[in-house]
Amino acid sequence: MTDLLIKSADIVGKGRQDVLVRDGRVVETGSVTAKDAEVVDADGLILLPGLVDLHTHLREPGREDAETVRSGTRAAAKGGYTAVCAMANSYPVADTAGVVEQVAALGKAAGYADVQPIGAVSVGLEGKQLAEIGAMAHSAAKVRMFSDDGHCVADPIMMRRALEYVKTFGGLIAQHAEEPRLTEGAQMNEGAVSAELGLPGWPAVAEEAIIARDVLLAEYTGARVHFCHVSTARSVDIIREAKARGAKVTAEVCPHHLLLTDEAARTYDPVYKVNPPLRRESDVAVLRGALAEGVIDAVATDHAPHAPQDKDCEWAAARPGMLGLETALSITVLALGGPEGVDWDTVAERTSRTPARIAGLEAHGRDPQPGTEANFTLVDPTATWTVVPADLASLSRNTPYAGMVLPVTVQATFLRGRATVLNGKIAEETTE
Ligand SMILES: NC(=O)N[C@@H](CC(=O)O)C(=O)O
Ligand SMILES: [Zn+2]
Ligand SMILES: [Zn+2]
Repeated sequence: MTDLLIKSADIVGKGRQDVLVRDGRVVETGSVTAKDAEVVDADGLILLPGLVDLHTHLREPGREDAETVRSGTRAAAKGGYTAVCAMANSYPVADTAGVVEQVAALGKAAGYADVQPIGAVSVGLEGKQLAEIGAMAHSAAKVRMFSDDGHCVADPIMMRRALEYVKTFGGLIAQHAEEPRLTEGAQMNEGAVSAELGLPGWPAVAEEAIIARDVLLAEYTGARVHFCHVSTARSVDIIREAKARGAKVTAEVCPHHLLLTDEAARTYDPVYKVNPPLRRESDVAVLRGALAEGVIDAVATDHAPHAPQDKDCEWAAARPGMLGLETALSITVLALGGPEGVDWDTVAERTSRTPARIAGLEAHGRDPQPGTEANFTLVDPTATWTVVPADLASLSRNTPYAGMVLPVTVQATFLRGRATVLNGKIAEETTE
């Protein structure tokens, strides 16, 4: 592979520098001249460590009509991601070493982003029997994070046992916090809008009650819990207090919960149906503040592609979930102050460095320094773009941002020095 020279990038915290990459790793930064290197002009562009998604639904195996590992990682690269954690709610469920190894292998073969499988906590996500957590941890996929996402690990003894188990090898449980008895039949956030529309409500307390319980279980067992898609102001309070006491808890927020509210349900357009549901304006404001502050550790997409027949139907019959990978960076920048006001170091922290640390992806979330893997994203902070569903790399079209003009474009994404995206276009050849 020829050397890569990224010229005059604005490197967060360091100012304008060149970055020379050889065999997938940074060899020199500063003012660099190199002959025979492929030069990428990054004048006016910000270089971020490649984005890391803690929460992606790739739908393979089982729902390749909605997304595949290849199409999902192409969407990831387009969004500036170099690594994604693949959720376990596939068909079959990723509850065995065989399935997680298959997902990891498909990611490697596609070559667009590193795919770190998440293992299921319980067999079939059914919450009855622990999955083969040890076998997945010791498999070639080296699973560290386990989640029944799509479902809550509602049974407290199941949660306790899972925490005790993952603690033995430094793993963690990513909890989809939803007390199922409080959300039976729920269609949207429980509040004034659901009352007006006559749709059954999903109360904030269904999330908060599980977060409160699991904070206590994390403290009691000394194990790590990560909270998926935190969506309410009160959840933020509970997490803030837990962290102040030293509990080993981390939390993510999704872009849609940083921008949209339950008012969108008035359209009855199922593109806005998501779990947990879109909340109130006041929740959005608190989530934004908590992300800026770091009480919420990371932005995670919860990229949830759905086939047309699962979305283009009446609200109650539609599956919950929305696309996220290709729009996450733009929405994060909007939520953190817009392209003018945003602090790019905070963006790097919440979208790359911290999620890489939570997932244990040591080669990701690194700023360029001699020796580090060249997993980077080049961003144009002054450009804007219009979201056109048909142009998305995802196989699915369920984006809630169709037609919106968003700030910030991803100009290039490098995975171990190889461009997976260049000049805003996905590379068609990705062999390393
Ligand atoms: N977020 C969603 O609304 N849907 C997710 C499941 C989940 O993240 O809980 C999905 O798999 O479609
Ligand atoms: Zn979930
Ligand atoms: Zn999810």
